[in-house]
Amino acid sequence: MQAIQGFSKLSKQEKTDYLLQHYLKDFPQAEQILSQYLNQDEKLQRLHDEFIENTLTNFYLPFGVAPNFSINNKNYVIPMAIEESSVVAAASKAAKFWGERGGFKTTVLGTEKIGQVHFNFSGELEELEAFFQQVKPKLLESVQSITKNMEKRGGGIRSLDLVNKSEDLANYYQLHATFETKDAMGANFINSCLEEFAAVFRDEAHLHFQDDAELEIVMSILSNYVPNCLVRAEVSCAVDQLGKTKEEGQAYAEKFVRAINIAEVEPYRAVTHNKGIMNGIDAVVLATGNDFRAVEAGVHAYAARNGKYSSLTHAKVENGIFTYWIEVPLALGTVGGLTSLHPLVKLALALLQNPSAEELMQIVAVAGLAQNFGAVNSLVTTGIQEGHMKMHLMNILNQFEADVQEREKAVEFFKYNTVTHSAVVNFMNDLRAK
Ligand SMILES: CC(C)(COP(=O)([O-])OP(=O)([O-])OC[C@H]1O[C@@H](n2cnc3c(N)ncnc32)[C@H](O)[C@@H]1OP(=O)([O-])[O-])[C@@H](O)C(=O)NCCC(=O)NCCSC(=O)C[C@@](C)(O)CC(=O)[O-]
Ligand SMILES: NC(=O)C1=CN([C@@H]2O[C@H](COP(=O)(O)OP(=O)(O)OC[C@H]3O[C@@H](n4cnc5c(N)ncnc54)[C@H](O)[C@@H]3O)[C@@H](O)[C@H]2O)C=CC1
Repeated sequence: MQAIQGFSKLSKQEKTDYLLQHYLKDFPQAEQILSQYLNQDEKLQRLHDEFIENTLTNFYLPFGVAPNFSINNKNYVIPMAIEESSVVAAASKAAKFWGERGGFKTTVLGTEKIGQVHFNFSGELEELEAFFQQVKPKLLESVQSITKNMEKRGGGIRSLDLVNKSEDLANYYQLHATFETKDAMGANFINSCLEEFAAVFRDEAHLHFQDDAELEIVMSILSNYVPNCLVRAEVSCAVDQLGKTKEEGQAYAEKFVRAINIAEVEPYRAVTHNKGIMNGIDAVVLATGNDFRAVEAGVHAYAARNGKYSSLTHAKVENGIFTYWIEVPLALGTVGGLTSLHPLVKLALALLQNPSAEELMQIVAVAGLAQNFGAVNSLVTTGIQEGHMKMHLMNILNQFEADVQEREKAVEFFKYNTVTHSAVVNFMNDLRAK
């Protein structure tokens, strides 16, 4: 393959022209689509261009809201950015349902973040341990200019330890640090501290050990696995409140708990179950300008923490009370990253009354629990397709480029008929054949 040199240095128009010429010859609408998605406000477009590299245009996701959330007796309208139909509707329906039954209760169980300097050491462990104890104060002192402001906010470095990993991998050791990063997700703060630790550690080792090759830094990076940056969200009510009669409520609660138990023991189900939870979590994480890849990676690792991938939600019925909860690790920020740059992110945070990172953790966990409730409620009653396809109808009609009258007729028809892809295809074909 002949690589194109200097692509990054071309202007946006030159990049576009190159792609049109080399890759998009058979897609005549390409240029128009790319330019149609550009924002007319030049300043706003430049802001978006500069979020990433080689930007050609913008990629929209719908920005919606789920109202009626009661969290610790405070009302919220939750912003969601997501492409999948029925997610926002399900969250909204679950919010209303639990709002009438005492609302969501949440607790932050921890806010600890983690970072590691990974290094090789070929000498004696005792010697390394003694060296680490000797240089530890110097390491902590070396990052003071970085941590000074964070400490004023009540954050900073919480611990710094030497970890022996040489049983897992020959000569492998770590400096393992824990952090409190307050309202920031903290990736850049943590990475800056770690790189400073690594530089000082390397220099001190150079002076301490005779042989330079004895201690070699491999890399320094935060961990997105944050099992102690954890939040719990819960709902509960008497089983009578789950059905028209006590018996109906009891039967519903038992079936619901059974569905959760299945996700706890069966990884194939747990993955889909957690995907439904992430429908809610990712949508709020994205709308609030947070890093959804970081959240996804950490959440799934947590779901597998006991050696088997399992459900993030749990439920039980005890003494006539149905209790249903989620515990999920969420490293989120309400400052830093995109939060003060993207106008819609600023709006989303304002809609949430400018929460702290801890409050945002609670809101996001609730969105995950509500979403799971919506999905599991459908699964154990009507099945998922009825509600999901009702919401998906517009997407199928859009594939047909249905006009306003056709849409109205379709919506009326499918009020009384089940939406499936083929049913809509037949409906549209019949309508157009008339
Ligand atoms: C889809 C519903 C909500 C319909 O439910 P419904 O009872 O037919 O809705 P409704 O028309 O009677 O309205 C009731 C309430 O639902 C909400 N709602 C209803 N329609 C809208 C709408 N257009 N826009 C906004 N909100 C809507 C809204 O809160 C509304 O109250 P209102 O606003 O009228 O006072 C229900 O069937 C449901 O919750 N289904 C679950 C859908 C779901 O989970 N979707 C996720 C995608 S599937 C998936 O990816 C994950 C999965 C399922 O595999 C995970 C798993 O397996 O666990
Ligand atoms: N593996 C990963 O997850 C990685 C993620 N990233 C990216 O890093 C970004 C997040 O890093 P951050 O360090 O959070 O953002 P950031 O670099 O924008 O820094 C946030 C800064 O805000 C300041 N601040 C002001 N008020 C504060 C308050 N109340 N609490 C805490 N800090 C306050 C602090 O100086 C803090 O360091 C995200 O964009 C993420 O995508 C970067 C590298 C790796």
